[in-house]
Amino acid sequence: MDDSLAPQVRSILRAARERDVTGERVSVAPRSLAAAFADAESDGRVPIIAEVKPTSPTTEGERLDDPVELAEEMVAGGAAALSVLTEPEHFGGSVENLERIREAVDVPVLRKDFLVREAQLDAVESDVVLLIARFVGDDLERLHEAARDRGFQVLVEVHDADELDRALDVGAEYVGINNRDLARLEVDLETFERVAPAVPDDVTLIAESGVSSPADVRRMREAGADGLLVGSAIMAGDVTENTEALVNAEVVEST
Ligand SMILES: O=C(O)c1ccccc1NCC(=O)[C@H](O)[C@H](O)COP(=O)(O)O
Repeated sequence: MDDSLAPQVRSILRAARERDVTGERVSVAPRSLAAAFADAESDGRVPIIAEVKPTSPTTEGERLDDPVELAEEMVAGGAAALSVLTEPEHFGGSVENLERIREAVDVPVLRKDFLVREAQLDAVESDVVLLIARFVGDDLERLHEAARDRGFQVLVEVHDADELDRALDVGAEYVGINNRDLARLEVDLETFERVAPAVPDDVTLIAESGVSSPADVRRMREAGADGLLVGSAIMAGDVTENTEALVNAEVVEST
């Protein structure tokens, strides 16, 4: 176990390693995340992946609303795609939530979890899966290939230049730069600004974590984000209004 990780993150990783999965190998026909981003751009929406995140180690309390209703409200607010937590112990998520949400909406759905073993890919179908470079270590290439073989689009999450190099080495088409430091759990939007310039243009680049206002959205877009993944700021209060505010961050008010 990596001792530099925050205790909460070590606990997440321990739980991920212990989580058993049984089930058939999945084969998915994914909804294209790149096409969903292009659709959003073509009608003036910032491509936002809105996250159904009932709770987290850095959130007080838990949002107990029906996750399907929350997801539908996010789509009504203009979200290009959704991210659904399936991690049960620290985030209040479940694979059942993801299954129900994916059935209820038409947009691509990212499975947000802390996958460390190939069998865990088969727990549920989604359009995109997340692989966190720091968590999977030397298994990144093998897991990336295993996910692609099943039909998933893969979002490889990185936090620094070395992890970005590893993501590009395995041929990642979607890269997420996480502004949350997993060692201290602090969020700093400069992380994205520092790492993004080295990302090639043909990679779809996503800014993750810590985006809380339209000004933050504009800041990440100016630094090169094709899309943004936003959880806490959308989950706090009216999720449709919160999503709308971020999606319309680049709409210029006419006087
Ligand atoms: O969100 C947390 O508290 C957290 C703690 C430890 C590891 C991961 C964590 N979050 C996972 C995520 O990637 C975020 O849910 C996602 O990027 C959205 O972030 P935010 O918009 O800041 O809620």
